[in-house]
Amino acid sequence: MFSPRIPFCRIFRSQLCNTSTVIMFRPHPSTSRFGHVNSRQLHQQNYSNNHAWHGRLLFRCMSDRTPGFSFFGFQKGLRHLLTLGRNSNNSLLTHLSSQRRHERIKRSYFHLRYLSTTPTNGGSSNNKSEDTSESDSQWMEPIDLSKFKTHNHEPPPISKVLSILLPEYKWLTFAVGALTISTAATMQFPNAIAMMIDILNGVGVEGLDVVVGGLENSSAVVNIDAVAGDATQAVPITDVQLSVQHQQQIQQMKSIALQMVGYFTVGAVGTTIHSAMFDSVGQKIGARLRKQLFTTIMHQDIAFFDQNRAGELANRLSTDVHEVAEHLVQNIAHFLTNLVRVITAIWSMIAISPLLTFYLSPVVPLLTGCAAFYGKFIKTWSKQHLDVLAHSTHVATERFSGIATVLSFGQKRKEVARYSSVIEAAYGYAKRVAIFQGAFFGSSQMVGNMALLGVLWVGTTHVFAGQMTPGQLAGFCMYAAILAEGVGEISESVGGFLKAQGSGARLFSLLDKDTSFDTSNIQPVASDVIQTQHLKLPPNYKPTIEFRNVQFSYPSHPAVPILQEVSFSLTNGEFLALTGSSGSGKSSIISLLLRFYDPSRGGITIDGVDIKDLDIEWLRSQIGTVRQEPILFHASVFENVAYGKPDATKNEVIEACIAANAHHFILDLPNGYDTIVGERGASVSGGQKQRLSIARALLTKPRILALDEASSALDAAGEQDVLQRLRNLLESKDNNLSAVLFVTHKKSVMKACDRVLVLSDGRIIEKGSYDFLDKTKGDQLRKLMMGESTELK
Ligand SMILES: Nc1ncnc2c1ncn2[C@@H]1O[C@H](COP(=O)(O)OP(=O)(O)OP(=O)(O)O)[C@@H](O)[C@H]1O
Repeated sequence: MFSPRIPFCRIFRSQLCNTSTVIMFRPHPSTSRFGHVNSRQLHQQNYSNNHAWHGRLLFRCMSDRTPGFSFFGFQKGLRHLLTLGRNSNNSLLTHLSSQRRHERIKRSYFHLRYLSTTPTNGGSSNNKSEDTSESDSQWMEPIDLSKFKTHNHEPPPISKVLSILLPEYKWLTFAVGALTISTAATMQFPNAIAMMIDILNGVGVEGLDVVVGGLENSSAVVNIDAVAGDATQAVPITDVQLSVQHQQQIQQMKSIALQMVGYFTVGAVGTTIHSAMFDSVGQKIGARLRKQLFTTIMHQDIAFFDQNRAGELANRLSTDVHEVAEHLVQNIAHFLTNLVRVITAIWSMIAISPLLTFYLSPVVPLLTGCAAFYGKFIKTWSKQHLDVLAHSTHVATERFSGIATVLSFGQKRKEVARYSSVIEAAYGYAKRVAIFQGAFFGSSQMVGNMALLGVLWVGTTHVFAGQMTPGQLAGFCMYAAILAEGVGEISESVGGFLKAQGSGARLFSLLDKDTSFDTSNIQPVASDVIQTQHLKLPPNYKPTIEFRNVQFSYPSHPAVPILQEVSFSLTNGEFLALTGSSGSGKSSIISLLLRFYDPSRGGITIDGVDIKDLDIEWLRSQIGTVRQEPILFHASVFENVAYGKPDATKNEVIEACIAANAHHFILDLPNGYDTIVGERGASVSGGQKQRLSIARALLTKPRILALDEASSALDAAGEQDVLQRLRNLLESKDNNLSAVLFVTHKKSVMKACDRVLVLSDGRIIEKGSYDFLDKTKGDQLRKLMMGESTELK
């Protein structure tokens, strides 16, 4: 059912899981290099919103909302009213009953569709695979809803939720116009039925007021007083009179039928227009919100991604937007349809009998009260439901991407159980919503049914008293049923709207996020011009990097010092190695250089300019990076290498691959540069991934290269080859490259560097050339090397 979202979710998760790669290589922030999101494909669910009448009015008063009528004999009573004069309306009731079945199926479909996002208990046990056998139940952790932390975001104000409709106001206005016309037109149906009943009963037919027992029995014809109980005034009529009256009745029926054809045509055209428009506007709003949200997320600081998990964000983008966009537009359409129906019904009821209308009036506040009570809970639980669903998406995404680890540690069953327990928790919230919803529907149905029964009772006495005709009573009952149903559905729409408001809590909090790193409007500055804001250094700047007394803690753990008083410089033409024990802060230095984070104290400069003053995208474009865990996207080798320079020519890509010692192995791949490397580069080896990542970094022709254990998976010959090529690039006049920063544990790499800095607990404790440190004062380095003797050659 949700299949159209799959490619979109994959793209999004792939981009989010690899945010640092995306940020470093600066493709357009709001789109993926590997495919733009097609709004139509994103959200093609067919949620029909067709509330047109199409002759279902009468059935509605006995339908799923009001099955009690059968119990109370309402259906029988109404049929009796319709057949007071003749038995000709049974086929109408049969038709209406089939409509009712259709509506029930449709309603059940909607409920199922809603609940389909929350698999039931049977979900896991239905899986026939060996790892989901009966014993799985033993693995199921007890479900504790409290252990799922839900976000504490306040639901956005209604005005804010409605503001997402604003850009579509023209289409919406048009759709609302079509909706009003079609609803008002189809609302003429009960009126027509009432008139037809009265015509059949002779009301308004000259010389004949009421025909009892059918036209074939002319001796039984009486006037209206006879119906009221005074049979003594019955006047026999002749066959000729009867024939004339019969003709008159047929004429009147024809004219009503013709009018109704007109109304139905208008109704059908209006329904086609508003239904298509509301649906497509809902889709359009969903697509717009997704693009907006993706753009906002892509503009966040990397610390945001430390705190928000990729799977969860992907879920916000798919499910939350779906809930908000669909519910909002669907409920507004639903609300307006029912509002028009309610107003028309009240108007018609007053026209038929102001007294009966007055008796019915307390029902409206009662139903509204029910709705307010229901809405309060539904808002909270639907938000919690979405939070837990988002968590479940995160669990699934993480486990799928780490499937090798899951399998190698034999944790399949445990993971199934973990996911099941999260899904059970989501189901727990959905169940609460469903139970409450059921209670609301039940109570409002009871109130509506009882009120209608009362109307029928009082109305019948009015008919007997001659204060109204049977047709008028039938019409009144139908309008009353529409009113009761309309009020119930308005409450339901309000409940749905509150649900959308609840679902929007997290979505709007994300949309409201600052996009402080948005540099899309920055114009390149002319060379030699240094601006104070969004600065780009002139092309001939000296790529000397200086860390001055840098102190740093990660925003997620501000009390844990990661770097302390770190000072060093990376000068033009230098190979510099950073080494040290695991966790000493080497990768953090690269993160600071790329401004993924800012130091808490001290500063970092390039050519004497604080990097905080530099245009962040320009800064990153100057530093080619290969991360410790190189990330490749599910795309061809060519596209992966060209990620940071999408307009690169084939020759440029090949040149970069030769420099990274990757060209030969690429040619051996099944489709060479067109080979798809699989999600996260699953179909190439670790060393090949590293070489492709180095090629990707070199292709952008950076001034500075920062390689974080980029050769750890290369063999000795391959590594030497890469080091030599880098040295050649550094010395070449045709290349931009001016300095290389290596984070490494390898002696071979350190030996190839001009200087080595040894880090321990976030401090630089030794510095100098490898030989100098090794032979003289490099105690820490020697200890480190001894501890990692397997890497020594
Ligand atoms: N995003 C993060 N949020 C919070 N703490 C982090 C984050 N990244 C790293 N750390 C912590 O910062 C410290 C330094 O990490 P860093 O990755 O810089 O070490 P490293 O020297 O590169 O280690 P290794 O050689 O194992 O790669 C570690 O204690 C680590 O747990």
